[in-house]
Amino acid sequence: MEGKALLDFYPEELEAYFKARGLPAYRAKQVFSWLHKGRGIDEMTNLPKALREQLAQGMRLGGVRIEKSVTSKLDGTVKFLFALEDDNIIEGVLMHYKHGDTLCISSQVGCRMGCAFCASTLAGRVRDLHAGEMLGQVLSVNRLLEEKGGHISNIVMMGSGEPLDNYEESIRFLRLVSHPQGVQIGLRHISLSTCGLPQQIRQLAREGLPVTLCLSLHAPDDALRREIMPIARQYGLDEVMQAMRDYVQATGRRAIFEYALIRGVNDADEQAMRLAKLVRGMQCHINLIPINAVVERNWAPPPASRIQGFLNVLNKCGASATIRREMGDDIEGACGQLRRRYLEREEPSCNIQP
Ligand SMILES: C[S@@+](CC[C@H](N)C(=O)[O-])C[C@H]1O[C@@H](n2cnc3c(N)ncnc32)[C@H](O)[C@@H]1O
Ligand code: SF4
Repeated sequence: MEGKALLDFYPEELEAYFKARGLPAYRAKQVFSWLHKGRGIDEMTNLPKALREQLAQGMRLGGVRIEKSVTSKLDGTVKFLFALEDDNIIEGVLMHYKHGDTLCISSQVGCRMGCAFCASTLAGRVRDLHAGEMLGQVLSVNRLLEEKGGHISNIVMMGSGEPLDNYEESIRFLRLVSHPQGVQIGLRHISLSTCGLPQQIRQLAREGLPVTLCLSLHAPDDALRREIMPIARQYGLDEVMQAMRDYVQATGRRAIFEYALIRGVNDADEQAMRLAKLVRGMQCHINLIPINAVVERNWAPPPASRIQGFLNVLNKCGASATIRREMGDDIEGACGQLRRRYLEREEPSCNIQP
């Protein structure tokens, strides 16, 4: 998908586009507002028909279409398959929490980072998403929720892709989704998760966007991290952790460390002690996630007693940590799995609603 589409534009860019075509600027404001309500050009009822036709002919919308959704019978978590305008497929997940509805979005089609436990990377990176395609995931699900009187209150950039490997579009997305004239989701309600790219982490700290930064850590030392996350061969823990400290200092936001527990690989007491030491003195929290088994890799989560044991050691060592509740366990919870099944034309294991 070459070039910008309507959903990629800031209001001032839309205005410039309208002016260049001799159209009134206030129409651009109306269009931006409709777009952020998840509406297509033919639904912008306060625009003259001729203008709608002109827009439809001249520009792509650049969003996503909900291709399928699968609802968990356990907790109502909804997994979405979104189709892009070039027919690529990406995933998103809607989770219902006490504090509101959280949408997990994708930032790339696939991923090139090659983490050994992640289904998103098995076929590499196909392409980066445009900001409008990230925004489109939010707007299409928000529209569904609004029809039932709800709305998305939080976003996590934890679907497929590495958001900091698609830096410019991820930043544009953050500015668009929090824009006061748009869907207006507060930056403090948005988390961005990264495998750890130090230069981009420092750059993000300078953007003035107070999002919560999550680092996928998964190992307490360089040797193990290099084995399971190829990016660690490029950037050691010293450098990544320093970038995280800089981020906390610049933004005042608490850092989050994600640690997916893999039986017999990173779940020993001694590793919990090293993890606690690694984050000592930092304003942060550790999320322990029992790994979603990926059959291709032959890895499984530890038993519940080991997970609790690991947590106890962390807490004893003074680290703030919790076990993250598993959401939508019955619907191919692991990132990238539903998409892979869909692309392989296998039937997912539970109800699919078109
Ligand atoms: C899919 S990644 C996307 C964001 C970013 N690329 C990153 O690595 O943080 C989001 C989170 O899912 C985790 N993840 C990937 N595969 C997983 C699995 N099989 N089980 C548990 N967590 C997994 C990643 O480690 C990361 O913490
Ligand atoms: S965990 Fe993140 S960085 Fe690693 S392969 Fe998956 S999406 Fe990419």
